[in-house]
Formats: sequence, structure tokens, C-alpha cells
Amino acid sequence: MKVVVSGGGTGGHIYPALALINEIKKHDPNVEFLYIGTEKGLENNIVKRAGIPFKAIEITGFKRKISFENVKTITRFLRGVTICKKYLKDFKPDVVIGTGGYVCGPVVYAASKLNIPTIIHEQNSLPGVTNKFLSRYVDKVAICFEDAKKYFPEHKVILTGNPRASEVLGRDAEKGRQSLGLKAHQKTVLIFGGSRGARAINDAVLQMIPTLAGKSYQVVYVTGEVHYEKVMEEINKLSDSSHVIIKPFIHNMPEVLSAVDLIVSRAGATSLAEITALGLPSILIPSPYVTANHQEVNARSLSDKDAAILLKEQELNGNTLLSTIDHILLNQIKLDEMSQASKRLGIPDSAQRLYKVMQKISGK
Ligand SMILES: CC(=O)N[C@H]1[C@@H](OP(=O)(O)OP(=O)(O)OC[C@H]2O[C@@H](n3ccc(=O)[nH]c3=O)[C@H](O)[C@@H]2O)O[C@H](CO)[C@@H](O)[C@@H]1O
Repeated sequence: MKVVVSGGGTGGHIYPALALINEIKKHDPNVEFLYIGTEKGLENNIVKRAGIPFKAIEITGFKRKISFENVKTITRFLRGVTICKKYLKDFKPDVVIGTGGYVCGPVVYAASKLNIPTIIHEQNSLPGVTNKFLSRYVDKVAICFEDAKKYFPEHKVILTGNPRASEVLGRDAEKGRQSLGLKAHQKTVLIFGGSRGARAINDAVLQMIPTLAGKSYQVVYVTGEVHYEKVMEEINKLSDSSHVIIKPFIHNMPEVLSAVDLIVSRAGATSLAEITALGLPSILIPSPYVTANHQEVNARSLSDKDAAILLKEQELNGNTLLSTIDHILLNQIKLDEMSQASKRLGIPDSAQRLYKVMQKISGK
């Protein structure tokens, strides 16, 4: 069997695609894959690192307001469709799967025009523009939240959850600890700002670092690749930061997540799928800069059920962040309650569910 996968821009679209690829490989190690992404997106690094054959196309997203940029975007889209048709005719896939981001547009559209079975996977409860557009052409729309159903043709929709949820389960926590130099007998909080990092979270953490010295828990702080140098300049001005483990990006997130007790992060849907699969408590700071404020909707799906505490970016600073972390991490009952609430929201067999959909529509 041959499978084309496309999804990109940010980790939230890429890791579900890779998780599905890993699930397919478990069932059939002989499947051939081709990943179509962009050179500028994180996929260019993450997918190549995973050793999956990768081809790039050039594409940009539509602006919601009418603008000249959109004319250029349409031209790039049409050029992208022509290039993708060529890639698809050469590779001859049995099925094409898009996991979101602009790049999926021409890939999945071209596949549907060539009558190749197609699926899109929507991670969020409020779908992205590309997936809404593609839903008219594809065979199946796999979703992660019931709320997303109303935006798509009803007969195509199937609730699978996010395959990344399955991928983080059963991982070796000790390996995760060793990779970061963490102690086994101390509680750990992991702080990151989604796959690209977040300036507001970085600012709050920088304020908080001096007050973390002497705490009974360990702190792992991920700045995001693009922010790393700037953050380190600030860190170097502090008298001591040796009590915090600082990284630009974590490439072994499934193992690391298995080794931590509390998450502080944005509210990207893929991170939330991982957090709930593992039953981790979290402090969620939704990005206010995303379409239709969809991260706040994501975050509320956890905070409404007491699985997470929602901290709005306007309320975020070193003090509020520290007191919220202390409130959870220094209180075992609170930790246990949030952990159980989080676990109840997880869909641990998501990868298997999505794999079954793929098998069914490809007939393989
Ligand atoms: C700004 C923006 O548009 N963000 C969107 C993007 O977020 P973003 O790409 O930040 O996505 P998520 O937070 O959902 O997922 C991040 C992924 O990157 C991984 N990770 C993160 C940091 C790190 O150091 N190492 C690592 O491996 C996480 O484990 C996770 O698998 O896609 C999500 C899923 O469609 C959306 O809900 C978000 O709104």
C-alpha cells in the first residue's frame, strides 16, 4: 500500500500525521509513504528527522479579509494543485490524508480530482479554513471534538480523536527523565508555548525564574526554537538559573510527557490530546492570536471539567504563573483530582480509530 500524508506549518498538524504513519507501520511495515509539506513549515525539519520521504510545495494561507495577497495565494494554490497532481500520478497512492494547515489544500484537492480516496483530520473544535474548504471534496472528515461536527457535511464525519493521543502512551518515563537530567523522586512541571514557543509565556517565565530557586519541584522550560537565543540573553543576566532546565525544543516529547506531573502550555489541540490521554493536569494559556479564538474553546473543554486551569494571557505574569503552579503542584489532592478529570477526556485509541477509517476508504 502507498500513502500520501500532508499537514504542516506547526507541530499541532504535523505530529498527528506522524502518529498515524507510525500506527500504519505497526500493522504493515511495507507501506510506502510520501509526505508533502512546505519548506518553511516545521515539517521540513520534523518530518525529515523522522526519516519519511518528503517533497515540498510553495503555498500560503488565505487572509480572512479581501486583499491582493489572496490573488497571489490563489495563483500559488493552482500552481500547487498542478505540482501535486504530478507528484500523485508518479507516486500512485491508495489514499491521501491531510492533517491541516495550508499545505493540505492543494494536496488533498488534487487527490480528490484524481479520484484517489481522501481523508482530512481536524484536531480543533473550531475547524481551520483549509479543512472547511476541503470537506466538500474529501471522502471522510475525522474529528476530535463532537463540536466540530456541525461545520462539515454530516455523512462524512467520524469521531476518531487525535492519533497523537495513542502515541504518547506506554512510553519510558525513565528515558524521558534521563534525556533532561531530571530526578525521579521530585515532582516536575513542564512549561512550553506550543510547537513554536510563545513570547508571553517566555516573559512570564523569565520573571518567575529567580523565585523558583529552592522549590521542592523541578522545572523544565522550553522556549521555542526561534525565541531561544533571545531568552538565553536574558537568562544570562540572572545571577542563577541553574535550578531550571532550559531547552529550545523537545524532540522526544512522548517520553518527556510520561515523566512530568504538570503542564503549562498554550492550548493547541494536539497538546491537549496528549495531555488528556496521559491524564496530566495542566495550566492552559490560550493564544489570543489564533482564528476565532479557537484555543480558548479548546482550553475550556478541559477547564470546564476541572482537568485544567485556564489562565488568560492578560492575567499572565511571573506571580500569577508561580502561584497557579504552586496551587496545583504542592497539593497532592488537587493533583490527583485534576489528573483523573483529565484522563476522563482522553481518547487513547485514536490512532487505531483513524487507521480503521483509512483502511475502509482505501479498501486495503
Ligand atoms: C498558533 C497556532 O495556530 N496554533 C495551532 C497549532 O498549534 P501548535 O503547533 O502549537 O500545536 P499543539 O500545541 O496542538 O501541538 C504541539 C505539538 O508539538 C509538540 N511539541 C511541542 C513543543 C516541543 O518542544 N516539542 C514538541 O514535540 C507537542 O508535543 C505537540 O505534539 O496547531 C494546533 C492543532 O491544530 C491548534 O490547536 C493551534 O491553535
